[in-house]
Amino acid sequence: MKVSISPSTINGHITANPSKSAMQRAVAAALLAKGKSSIYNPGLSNDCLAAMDVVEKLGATVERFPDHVEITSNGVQPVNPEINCGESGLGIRMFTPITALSDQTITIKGHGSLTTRPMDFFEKVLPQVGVSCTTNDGKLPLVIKGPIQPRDITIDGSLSSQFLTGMLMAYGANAENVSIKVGDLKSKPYVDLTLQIMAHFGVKVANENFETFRFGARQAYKAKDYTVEGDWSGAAFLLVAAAVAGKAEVHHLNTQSAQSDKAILQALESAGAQILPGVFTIITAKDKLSPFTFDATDCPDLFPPLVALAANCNGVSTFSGVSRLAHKESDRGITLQEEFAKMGIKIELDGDEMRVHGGTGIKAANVHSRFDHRIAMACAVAALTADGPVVIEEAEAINKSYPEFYDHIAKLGAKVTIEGEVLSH
Ligand SMILES: O=C(O)C1=C[C@@H](OP(=O)(O)O)[C@@H](O)[C@H](O)C1
Ligand SMILES: C=C(OP(=O)(O)O)C(=O)O
Repeated sequence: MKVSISPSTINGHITANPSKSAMQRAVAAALLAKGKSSIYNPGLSNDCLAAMDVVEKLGATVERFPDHVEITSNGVQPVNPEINCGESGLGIRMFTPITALSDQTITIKGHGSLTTRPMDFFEKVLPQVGVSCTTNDGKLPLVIKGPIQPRDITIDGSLSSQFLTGMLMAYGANAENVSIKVGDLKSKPYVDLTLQIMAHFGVKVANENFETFRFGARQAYKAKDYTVEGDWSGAAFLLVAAAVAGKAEVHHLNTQSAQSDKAILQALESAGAQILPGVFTIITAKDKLSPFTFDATDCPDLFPPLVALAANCNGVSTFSGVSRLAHKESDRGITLQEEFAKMGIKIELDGDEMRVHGGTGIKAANVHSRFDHRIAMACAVAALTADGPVVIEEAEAINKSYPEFYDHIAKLGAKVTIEGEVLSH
């Protein structure tokens, strides 16, 4: 699908889309609980749909209603020898240890970029807890056979926090007086989100400085109602759009959230954007923007909107944490560099550092999502202040996390055409 975005002024208000990070965790917790859980404001992006499909294959019943999803479960009792996590990195890394709670042999698959993302962690770690695991040379598909026997283990957290999230959630079902130690953990706030949702569903874990996670007496997940928070990761694009091209009010954003990407507010503040935060509404508005520095090691998904922001700041902005980007839906340091170069923006990559040369003018161009939702959204935001239309190829990549994205920016005033048809509001 080709989407064209023309230079536009942003003005309006919008309700943030549901967080896929929170939704997928809640769906997993509902599977682990016995009884019926209702999830309100459910996410329906591809990653969330894949999570609902996985829990059905693992024995739960999922019913969709207009404003909520009901998940009825009796714990992990697979009804299919295969699960498919779609393109979700979190999905596969969370559901693999959870699936291993069963004693059945299960094949775990995915598609698109997920087939090239590293999974060798499981081959190293799962055998230490009684689970046999084979991979395709460190990649998908995985074949596992549990049941997992929670023991004291030490794992590496430097590649991704998602493996720890999966181990914590699976241990929560039956661990007793054991701990998980983790070295060099990155993306720490995502682990806080995991612990917060586990606690909501009745399982408490002691977090000692993001180094040791202790499970005491055996606990059980309890079926609960849960409301999914607005997504700071998707909203970051809208807030940046307003900061470079007008003004917007984004509702349903919790400033007390555990989500990493609420850190976009600090970046916007450093760049000099106007911010008027309420408890659940953030208003940003265009002002004179200055280059800024930002460490995105623990919030790697912010790189794409940060680059769109920096392209509009007069001078060189410097971001650290680039090494976290190599194994996302694309190698995001490089794809940002290549796609923004087409729009006339120079990006230097230097070890763990990225330097964006902003204020040089954004040019009309044909760009490509590289099948990465956040690259498509970053290009769309950059287009708002370009000197002509930016055409994004394979623009449907947004469906992974934020299917409403083009609709939302059009509602905020962006001139969007999809396959030649004007998206009007
Ligand atoms: O747990 C999560 O919901 C996520 C964790 C992060 O991954 P890493 O821990 O690999 O950085 C983030 O990039 C991803 O989009 C979602
Ligand atoms: C990297 C992402 O997600 P995941 O790792 O869950 O596929 C993302 O949403 O940008």
